[in-house]
Amino acid sequence: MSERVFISPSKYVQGKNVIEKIGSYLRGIGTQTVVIADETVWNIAGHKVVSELKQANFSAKEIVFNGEASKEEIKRITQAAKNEHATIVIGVGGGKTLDTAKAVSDELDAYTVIIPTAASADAPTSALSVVYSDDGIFENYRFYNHNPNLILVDTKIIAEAPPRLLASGIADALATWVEARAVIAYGGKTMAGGITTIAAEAIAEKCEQTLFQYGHLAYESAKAKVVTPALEAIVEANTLLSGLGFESGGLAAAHAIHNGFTALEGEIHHLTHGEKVAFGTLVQLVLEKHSLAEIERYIQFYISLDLPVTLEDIKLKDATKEDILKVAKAATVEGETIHNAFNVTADEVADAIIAADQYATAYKKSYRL
Ligand SMILES: NC(=O)c1ccc[n+]([C@@H]2O[C@H](COP(=O)([O-])OP(=O)(O)OC[C@H]3O[C@@H](n4cnc5c(N)ncnc54)[C@H](O)[C@@H]3O)[C@@H](O)[C@H]2O)c1
Ligand SMILES: [Zn+2]
Repeated sequence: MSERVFISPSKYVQGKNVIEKIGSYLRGIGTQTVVIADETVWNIAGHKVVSELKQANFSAKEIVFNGEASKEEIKRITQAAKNEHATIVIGVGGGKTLDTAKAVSDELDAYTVIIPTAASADAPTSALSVVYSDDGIFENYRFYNHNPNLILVDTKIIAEAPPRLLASGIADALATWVEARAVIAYGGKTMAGGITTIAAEAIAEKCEQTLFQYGHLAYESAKAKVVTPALEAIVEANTLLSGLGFESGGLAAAHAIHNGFTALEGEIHHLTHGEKVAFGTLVQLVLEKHSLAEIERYIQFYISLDLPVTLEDIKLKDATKEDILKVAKAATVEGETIHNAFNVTADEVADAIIAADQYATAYKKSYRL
C-alpha cells in the first residue's frame, strides 16, 4: 500500500468575531440548522450563534450536549436533529461536542459546521470522531467520507477561554510532528488512509515550529484574555496545522498511550485530552531514544506551560505496575496507531512509561521545580 492521501476541510475561517459572519458563510446552503453545545458553552457562544443565524433567516434548533461523545449520545442527538429535518449541523464547543456534531451530521448526511470555542485539541478539521463509552473509556475512531464543510474559529471567544485549555491544545499539537515524523520514518499509514504526503509533512513540522516560537506568548495572552498575533498563530497551529498534520501526517505512540490511560479509573479522568497526550508524547520520545538535551527541550516546554510531565502530575502517583501494564496493553491492542510507527510490545511500552516518569521527575528535582 503506497498511495499518498491528503484530506482537508473545505473552508477554514479564523479571526476576531467571525461567528458574526455565519449567516453569510451559509448563504445558499439550506435553512434548517441544529446547534449543539454543552451547558457551559450555550452561555459563552451558543446563544450568540443562534441569534446570528436567526437574524440571517435560518431556523435553529438548540440541543444541549451532555458531555460525552458516546454512541448513546450520538444516537439521542441524531434523533432530535432528524425530528427537525435539519440539513445543517452546527457543533459549538470543545472536542467532544465537535466530534458528536460530526457524527450526527454524518447520520443525516448534512452540511457540517464546526465552531470551536477553545483551541484545546485538534478535533475541528478532521473527518473522524473519537468515540468513548459513557464512562469516558476510549472505544474507537469513527471515520467519515468527508471533512467538515466549514470551520469558524472566533479568536475573541478563544482568548477568553481558560488558559489551561489553550495549553492543552498546544500539547495536543506538539504531539503532531513527533508522531508524524515517526510514521514517515516507518512508512506507516495515516488516519487519512494512505502514506504521508510532502504537504502533510510540511504542515506538521511547521506546527511544531510555531508552537515553540509563540506558545509562551499565546499562553500569556490567554491569561490576559486578549487577542494577539502570537495567540492567532497558536490558535492556527493548535487547530488547522495540527488537525491537517495529524490526520494526513500520521498518529503513532503518543495518542495510543493517551487512549491507554483512559482505561484507568480515578482522578486521571479530570485531565484534559491534551494533558494526557503531553505525557504520551514524552513516552514516545523515550521509546525513540533521543539525547538528554532533546528530551529536556520538551519537558521544559511542557513545564513552562503548566502541563504534566510525571505520573504524579497526571494523578497516577500511586499507580501499580499492573496499572501501567494495563495502560500499555490498551495502547498496543490490534489496530492502535502505535503500530503505524513502532514494532513494540506492551512490556516495552510499560517500561517507557516508567522511564518517562523517572526522567521528568529527575529533571524537576535537579531544577528544584
Ligand atoms: N476527532 C478528532 O480528530 C479529535 C482530535 C483531537 C481530540 N479529539 C477528542 O476531543 C476531545 C478533547 O477535546 P477538549 O480538550 O476540547 O475537551 P472536551 O470537549 O471534553 O471539553 C472541553 C471543556 O471545555 C469547556 N469549554 C469549551 N469552550 C470553553 C470556553 N470558551 N470557556 C470555558 N469553557 C469552555 C467545555 O464546556 C468542556 O467542559 C477528546 O474526546 C478527544 O479524543 C478528537
Ligand atoms: Zn489529540
